[in-house]
Amino acid sequence: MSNLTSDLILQTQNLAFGHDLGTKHERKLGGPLNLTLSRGELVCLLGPNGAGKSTLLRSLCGFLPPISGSVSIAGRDLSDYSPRELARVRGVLPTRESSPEGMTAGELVSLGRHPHSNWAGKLTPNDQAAIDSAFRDTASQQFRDRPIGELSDGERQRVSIARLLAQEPALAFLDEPAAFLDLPSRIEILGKLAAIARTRKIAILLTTHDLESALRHADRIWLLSADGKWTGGAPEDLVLEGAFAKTFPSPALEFDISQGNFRPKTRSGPPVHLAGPDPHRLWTERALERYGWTATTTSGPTIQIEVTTDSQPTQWRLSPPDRPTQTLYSIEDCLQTLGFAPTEGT
Ligand SMILES: Nc1ncnc2c1ncn2[C@@H]1O[C@H](COP(=O)(O)OP(=O)(O)OP(=O)(O)O)[C@@H](O)[C@H]1O
Repeated sequence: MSNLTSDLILQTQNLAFGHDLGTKHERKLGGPLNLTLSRGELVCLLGPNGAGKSTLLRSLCGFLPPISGSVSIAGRDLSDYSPRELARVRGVLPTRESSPEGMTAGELVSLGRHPHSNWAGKLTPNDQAAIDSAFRDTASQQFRDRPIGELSDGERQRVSIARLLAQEPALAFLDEPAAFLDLPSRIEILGKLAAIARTRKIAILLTTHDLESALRHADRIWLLSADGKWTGGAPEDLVLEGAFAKTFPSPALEFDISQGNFRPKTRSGPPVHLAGPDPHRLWTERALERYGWTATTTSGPTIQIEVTTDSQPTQWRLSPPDRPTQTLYSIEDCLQTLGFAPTEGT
């Protein structure tokens, strides 16, 4: 990842952000923060609901004035930019982009060129090339002639991202770009944005609740906790430092460092001696955890489950203490035998 000083595109100086509630009242959500964004990197901003992620994003965009401190883009204070100058350097995708009735995807993406076009608004070959490459990078060519109103939420989101890319900003802010996408598309879109950040040398900051995709694709993660505390770093460093558990405290869940996700905390059941090869062992462990049981590798006078994948179909050999071993053929059967899952159709 390129992180040369010359790549630095956004910088904050003691930025405190929040909302002006009028008559000299304000709701400060966080800060003072000294943040940086560099060209070529994808940074994901995560935090609990209401922590202030969108508010911070809006402050960095220049939509909300700082409570104190400042934001500069390419070394120049945001307040020194005219709206047109700002539109040339930074692009924004709000959570839900509205577009005029009947507008086609092609027309919406063309709007991205608006900050660069002349007074007549005529598209040059250069503009056309930027539009074509935005459609290509977001794999949304097939929607080009279709009215936006007829597209699904996910399809519309791809087109909106194309509109943002057609603008060719040095810095892009996206508020929950994956919110309407299906599961594979969520992971895919973040991967695509990471690749776009690198190849186009733009800095991308986005908010998301999708921890898995952020851990997989972000160059850096910024965490904002409910009390306004900011923590940032490489995703893997934050996992190892226990930063996710601190940012998302929960009486019911704990952060699993080895898996990079949250899992139920309560362990009300007895330990189960679980043996066998992964991934079958791992998913059996996950199923037991759902009911508060802990898988262990130390044997003792307890329930034993041995998973065998040598023969087909896979076998779960369940040995409760003082009872004969039963051979079962699915995790669901194990759970039913242990008295957890209802039988199919009941
Ligand atoms: N215009 C506003 N005026 C005053 N307070 C606001 C305004 N907009 C949002 N807030 C408050 O600011 C806080 C942070 O809101 P924000 O939308 O930034 O949180 P968020 O972290 O993006 O949340 P979520 O994950 O739910 O989208 C919330 O308590 C919210 O009620």
